[in-house]
This record gives sequence, C-alpha cells and structure tokens, in this order.
Amino acid sequence: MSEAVMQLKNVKKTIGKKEIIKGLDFEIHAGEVFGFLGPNGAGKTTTIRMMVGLIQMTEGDVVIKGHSISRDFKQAIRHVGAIVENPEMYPFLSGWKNLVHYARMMPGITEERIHEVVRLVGLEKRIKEKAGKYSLGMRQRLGIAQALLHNPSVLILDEPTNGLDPSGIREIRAYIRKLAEEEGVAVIVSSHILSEMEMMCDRMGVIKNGELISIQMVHETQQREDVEVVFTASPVDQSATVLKELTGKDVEAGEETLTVQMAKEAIPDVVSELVQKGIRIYGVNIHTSTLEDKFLDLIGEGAVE
Ligand SMILES: Nc1ncnc2c1ncn2[C@@H]1O[C@H](COP(=O)(O)OP(=O)(O)OP(=O)(O)O)[C@@H](O)[C@H]1O
Repeated sequence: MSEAVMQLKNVKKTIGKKEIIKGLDFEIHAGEVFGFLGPNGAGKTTTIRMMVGLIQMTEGDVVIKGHSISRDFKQAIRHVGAIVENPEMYPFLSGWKNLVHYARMMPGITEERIHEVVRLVGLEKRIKEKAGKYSLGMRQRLGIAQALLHNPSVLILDEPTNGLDPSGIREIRAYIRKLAEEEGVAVIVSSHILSEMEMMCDRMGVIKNGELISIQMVHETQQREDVEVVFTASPVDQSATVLKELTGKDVEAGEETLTVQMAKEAIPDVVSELVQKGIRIYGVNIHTSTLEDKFLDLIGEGAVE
C-alpha cells in the first residue's frame, strides 16, 4: 500500500461534558480518495476541523507526513489543502486574479504553478472571467485550485458537492479522481450522500456518534459479495431444483419467480444450463446490495443519539 500521508491516532474531542469524538484511529494514503461518511451530527466536521488545526484535540494526535499537528503545526499544515467552509473569493476579481491574490500570501508559488492548478481543475477557458459570474460548480473548482496552490499532499473537502446540480457533481467527481490518480494527492471528502461516496471514493470510513464503525474498500466489497438474482422462469418447481443444484444455495420460490443469492459472474452459465434443461426464462433481475443498504445496516435507524 502507498505511503500514509495522514494518520489519526486516538483522536478525541470533548466539548463541555460531552465527548463528541471518541477516539478515532485511521490512516489516509497517497493517491486515494477517502470518503468520510456519516449522518448529520455524527462528527465529520468536528474531525475535519481537528485535522486542519482549526480546533484543538482533547486527546490524541493527527500526524501529517510525519509531523504532529499539535506539536509541529507549521510543518504539518504545509502539506494540507482544505475547503472547510465555502471557498472564499472576491467576486469582482477574475478567477486568475483571485488565485494570484492567494498565491502572494504563500511563499514560493510561481506563475507556472497557478497555470498548473487551473489546468488541474479544468478552468483554463474561463479563468479570465470574474469569479462572481461563475456557476457554483466553477466556484467550487476555483476553491479547489486555490487549496492546491502550495502543492499539498492531502486535500480535505467538507461536503464538496453540497448544493451542486448533477452536472456540477459529475465534474467535481472527475477532478477529484484525477487529482488522486494523476497527482497522487490523498483526498478526503466528507458527505452524507451515499451514492456520491460510492462513485467517488476508493475507501470509506463510516462515523456514527463520534466513533468510526467501519472502514471498507468501496469497489472491492461491491464486487466480492453475492448479488440477489430474481429469475422469472417456468416451470417454477423444476427451475428451483436445478438452480439449487447449480448454485449450491438456498432458492426462494414464488409463484413465477425464484430468488437466489449468488455470484454475478455465474449468471450466464446458470442461464445456459437452465435453458438446456428445457426451462423457459422470462426474466433475470439483479439486486446488488447498495452502499446505502450497507450504510443503513451499519448505522441503523435513528442513527444519532
Ligand atoms: N461547539 C460545539 N459545542 C457543542 N456541541 C458541538 C459543538 N460543535 C459540534 N457539536 C456537536 O457535536 C456533534 C458532531 O457535530 P459535527 O458538526 O461534527 O457533525 P457532522 O457529522 O459534521 O454533521 P453535519 O453533517 O450535520 O455537519 C453534534 O452533536 C454537534 O451538536
């Protein structure tokens, strides 16, 4: 596995008497998009604010490229780019001038680097226009460009697709993936939108009531698990017997349908066998357990105490 660029070590936050974050331990690696998923009030924003040093931890540490954010803040934060609230920008300045303005506040940012971040977020053609004329998606991309100016190893985006229309969401998703894949940036995105996480992330951590209750690879889990397949076939009795033989799994027979949990890859062979045995097939429907099902399984109903 690639280098761990950010490590959370037993991170806790207590406000008043309430323990809001209860000891988070996980790592984020170079080149991955890590989704931080949880229902409202689970503790995502509080955790992100600790990751970027906006608020102090009560206990534990965040280590970025080997530097502790509590003991070595300057060195640690050098490697982080973030949009925690809405990206700040001057509407009366062009996108380019906004970036030049921010570049001046940081040492060693060349004009070439500004061109590079503009290209990374695909704003080349519109960068000379006033930021006030940008769509929300373009403003978000300009915000990402700004956060990337100092070439951070970790990019943290709190709810980056909030308020965007479907095409804006698709664009942001594409640029986030590109940053991870082509630039090797570790990207952390928080969201409570499950389908978003499924399409955007390599790995996902689920947080509930300030605790991490699961970390999983998004696509591996999708591929490895059996899917629910519903065959509409006749005659049903004979189909049930054959399906059971072929898959070795329990088959639930209805009036016209047969439901079985099986590997998706095995479907063509099973269909071919059924046909050879004289069974007539009217339909094959697959129900993949979505991330949403898994998420709801994990957090349960009434997720927030
Ligand atoms: N300054 C504070 N004082 C008291 N409680 C707080 C404070 N900040 C956060 N909390 C509480 O901590 C919990 C976690 O809040 P947080 O904003 O981190 O959740 P979240 O997962 O980001 O949710 P959302 O998606 O709604 O932003 C909530 O119960 C919230 O009420």
